[in-house]
Amino acid sequence: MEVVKSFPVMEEFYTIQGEGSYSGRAAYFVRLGGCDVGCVWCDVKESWDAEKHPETPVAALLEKITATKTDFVVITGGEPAMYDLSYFVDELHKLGIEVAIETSGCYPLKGDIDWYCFSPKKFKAPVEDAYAKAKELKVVIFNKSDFQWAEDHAAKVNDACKLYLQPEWSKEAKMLPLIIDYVKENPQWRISLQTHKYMQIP
Ligand SMILES: C[S@@+](CC[C@H](N)C(=O)[O-])C[C@H]1O[C@@H](n2cnc3c(N)ncnc32)[C@H](O)[C@@H]1O
Ligand SMILES: Nc1nc2[nH]cc(C(=O)O)c2c(=O)[nH]1
Ligand code: SF4
Ligand SMILES: [Mg+2]
Repeated sequence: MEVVKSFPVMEEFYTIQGEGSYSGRAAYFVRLGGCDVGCVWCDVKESWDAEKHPETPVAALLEKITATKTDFVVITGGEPAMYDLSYFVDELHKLGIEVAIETSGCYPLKGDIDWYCFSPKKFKAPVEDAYAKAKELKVVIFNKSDFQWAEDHAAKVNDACKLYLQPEWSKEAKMLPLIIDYVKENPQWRISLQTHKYMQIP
């Protein structure tokens, strides 16, 4: 099998994980280009066309990552599960670095990822693999119907999976009060906010 040793990389940055279970933890983000899911409210549409982003060797990524003090890499996109991440993740593990993925779950994961954040989308159906692998289910709430939609997905994930509702950024003023009420009534869910946007960091 072909070993994938480079990816189209849109950007990389050392920051604070803003969302979900690891919110608040220092993390080195690698954003891969390419996504065919087409979310109307996607906050990084510039990532969609893989060809707009330079093919970057894993060796070059590792060099920049190890120049920081990080012990945690988040692979995001675009849709990072479109790519075989095995080699990149194995090399990170050799360095003692934990690896998380942010994914829509639309592709079967290739790579020994430590933390699988599954954020399903109405615009393209996830694969079955996502429900088994998910360590956290993070559903973006854009309108009222998304609460029931979130429950439909929660019913399918594994028992250990943590459940998060995250307001769509532009709808936050309207949806956050509803999310707060919902979580008070359904305490198996937690709220995830895009805290990096408040902190005005990448
Ligand atoms: C840009 S996506 C990239 C990774 C992958 N394609 C996915 O959707 O999970 C990273 C995270 O941001 C969330 N997200 C994207 N646009 C958002 C928005 N406008 N408001 C809130 N969350 C958003 C996604 O649901 C996902 O959890
Ligand atoms: N700080 C920060 N945290 C994040 N968590 C998920 C992000 C993503 O775009 O995948 C993201 C991001 O873009 N920045
Ligand atoms: S799946 Fe992720 S990157 Fe792709 S359009 Fe949706 S939010 Fe954006
Ligand atoms: Mg983001």
